[in-house]
Amino acid sequence: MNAMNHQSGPLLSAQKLTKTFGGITAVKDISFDLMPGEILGLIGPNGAGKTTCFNLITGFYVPSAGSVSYRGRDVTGQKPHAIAQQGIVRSFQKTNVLKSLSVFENILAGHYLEGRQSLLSTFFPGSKVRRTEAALRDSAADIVHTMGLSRRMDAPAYLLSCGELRLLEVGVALAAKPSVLMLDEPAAGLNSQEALAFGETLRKLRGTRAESILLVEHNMALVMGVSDRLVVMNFGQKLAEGRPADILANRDVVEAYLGKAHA
Ligand SMILES: Nc1ncnc2c1ncn2[C@@H]1O[C@H](COP(=O)(O)OP(=O)(O)OP(=O)(O)O)[C@@H](O)[C@H]1O
Repeated sequence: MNAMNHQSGPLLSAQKLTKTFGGITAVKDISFDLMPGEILGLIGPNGAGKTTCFNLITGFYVPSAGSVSYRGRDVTGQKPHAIAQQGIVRSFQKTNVLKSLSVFENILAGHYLEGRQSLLSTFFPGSKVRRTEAALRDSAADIVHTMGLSRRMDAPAYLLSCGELRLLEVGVALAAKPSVLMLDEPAAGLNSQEALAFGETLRKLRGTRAESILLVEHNMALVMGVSDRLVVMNFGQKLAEGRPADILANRDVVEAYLGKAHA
């Protein structure tokens, strides 16, 4: 994990973020804070703008208006690699796993942000490079263990079950040493039992492998169970914000998900 945050303010702050694509406003005036040590769920119906928010925060999109700050510094419009190097690391809805590589090799490859070395030193490795490589391999093995994949360490990723694959995807993100771990639908395709176990793993990562977690997830049992707070989006805007119990009791939220008849 990157240097711990000693400030009392938010670790990450989105302020009045807006993104338009031609005539479509995907995100409008969205503001929320991610506090140190917090798991924050970002939820909303399909097309609400959640992934666009992720893309704005991580530099894949430049906002049409608004700003993003990290540890009190404005990072709006910075390139994705610059954002990631500061400790804001994301997973994608599409897998970041290379199927022909083993579990260990995938996580080792995920260390590229940290373990960069010159081409010259790769061909003529001195003791420093060898030490770095040994440390990266230790770290990769450690992450395999943390994610509960030790038994599958050397298995090629294509042999993994859906649940194991989801764990590996998070493991690859952990290799980049996140302070803010941003997960986009990390439990997609899991059954309810697997999702429950996945939630337990996420809880263990907070404060050990990542300072805070921002989670987009459609599995309500998981996101309600694991999040300290939730931000609910609908049609690109913030509909509600609060603790899971308050969000579950919010009529606007129920209506957004289930329609007026259920609210
Ligand atoms: N690159 C783009 N160009 C045009 N429209 C886009 C683009 N990206 C997103 N949109 C539109 O913005 C809106 C929000 O999309 P977004 O993917 O952020 O929603 P979401 O909440 O993540 O949805 P889901 O839960 O289905 O993943 C949608 O109407 C989508 O079609």
